[in-house]
Amino acid sequence: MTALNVPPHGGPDLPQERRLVTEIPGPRSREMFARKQAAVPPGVGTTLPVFVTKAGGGVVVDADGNSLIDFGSGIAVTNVGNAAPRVVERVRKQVADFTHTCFMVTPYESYVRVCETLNRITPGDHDKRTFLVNSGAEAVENAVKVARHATGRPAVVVFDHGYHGRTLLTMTLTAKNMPYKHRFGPFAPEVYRAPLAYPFRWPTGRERCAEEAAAQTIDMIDKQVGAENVAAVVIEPIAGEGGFIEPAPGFLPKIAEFCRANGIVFVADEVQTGFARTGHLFACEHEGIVPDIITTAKGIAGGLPLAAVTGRAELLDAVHPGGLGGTYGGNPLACEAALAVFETIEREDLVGRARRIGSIMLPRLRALAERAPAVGDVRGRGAMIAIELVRPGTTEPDPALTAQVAKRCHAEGLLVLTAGTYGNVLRFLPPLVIPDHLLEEGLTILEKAVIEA
Ligand SMILES: Cc1ncc(COP(=O)(O)O)c(CNCCCC(=O)O)c1O
Repeated sequence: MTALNVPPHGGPDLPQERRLVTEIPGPRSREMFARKQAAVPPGVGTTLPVFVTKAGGGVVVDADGNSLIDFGSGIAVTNVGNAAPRVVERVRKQVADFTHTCFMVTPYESYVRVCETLNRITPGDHDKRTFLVNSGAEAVENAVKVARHATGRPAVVVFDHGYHGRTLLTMTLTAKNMPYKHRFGPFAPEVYRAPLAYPFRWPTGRERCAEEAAAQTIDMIDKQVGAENVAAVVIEPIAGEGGFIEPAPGFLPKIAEFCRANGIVFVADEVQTGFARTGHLFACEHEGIVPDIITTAKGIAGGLPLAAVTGRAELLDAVHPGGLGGTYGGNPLACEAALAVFETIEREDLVGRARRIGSIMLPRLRALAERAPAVGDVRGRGAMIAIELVRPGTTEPDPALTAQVAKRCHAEGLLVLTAGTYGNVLRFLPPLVIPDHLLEEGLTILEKAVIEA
């Protein structure tokens, strides 16, 4: 058990309990949702229309006074907990000193400290550089810019089930059409898609998945693109929005080796997997992958908008002065939050905490799969866990059942998210500071929802 020696997250007055005082969503949330519908386009979706007033540890509290168990972390963002004490403390001081200068105009030390830390803690002991942007998509866009600039090559290779953002290039890199790409084209040129080593769905079975998927990827590159034309391969060490797919063991090393042998920049997109989420500081560490560039965001700053591009110095330094930037990149509040996150991860051993969460969740979900044949696959690492729901006895995705189970969980005060190319994955991303009793209670709610669905 990894002890947590910080005050209860979200402040001392935030009880770590599930408490339902109305139906979910309650009347105040329903009223606010009506206003949201009148003011915000429906294109901005809502997983659970409860309007949050406070959050911390393993709970979110809504406008009706309900306290819900959080298995979402705002989509893998509040790894250190919502309103984490050290984040609050640093941001509170910073906001009273200065809120923005634009680092390209007049710099400030916290930006440099964040970059120094990322250069040190990301995989690999080579000379690195980091620059800061605002979102995961912006980080991925910039990783591709740097790779193209450094190599002088145009092509980018991505994978089935990949997700990289909602900007034009990152939409192009993303696999799933609906809702991310539909009617937003034409898309960016010179992007090529390869098969992902998806063990649960590999046609010839798990054993041959890594070797065959790598061989097909390399063959696609050789025949359709030409390795000498490829600037970068962009891949998530665990596919996030695509359904928490751990590539078959050995696949990532084979792809990384091919990149190395052909002067292709290997970009690890760790926007969702980074910062202790998977039981390593970065998911690349699981198979000893040292990426040429790593993109990070989400868990980096405890909820403040921040993202980073960290990579080999020779690649990033090759860009001409002024070639990288943006108004808000590395905002001082977000940088202070990031420094608080780095400290919290280390001081609270949140890597160990993520492993403990996985050690609690995986056995219970595997036992559930024994009882419920609709649970086709249980997978994930650390506190990035998922179940894939199928028609019993088949691998046929069951998105309707998935939505039904999620709805039941929500009604019982457990905030869960879905994912997957086929919409049939329930994913679990609890804050790494969630107390064990809430984790266990959430699992009980989930098990009941699956069994009774
Ligand atoms: C691996 C990976 N790369 C890039 C991104 C993009 O990060 P941004 O900060 O959302 O731009 C993500 C964001 N994933 C959540 C998207 C939520 C939604 O928009 O519906 C990711 O997971």
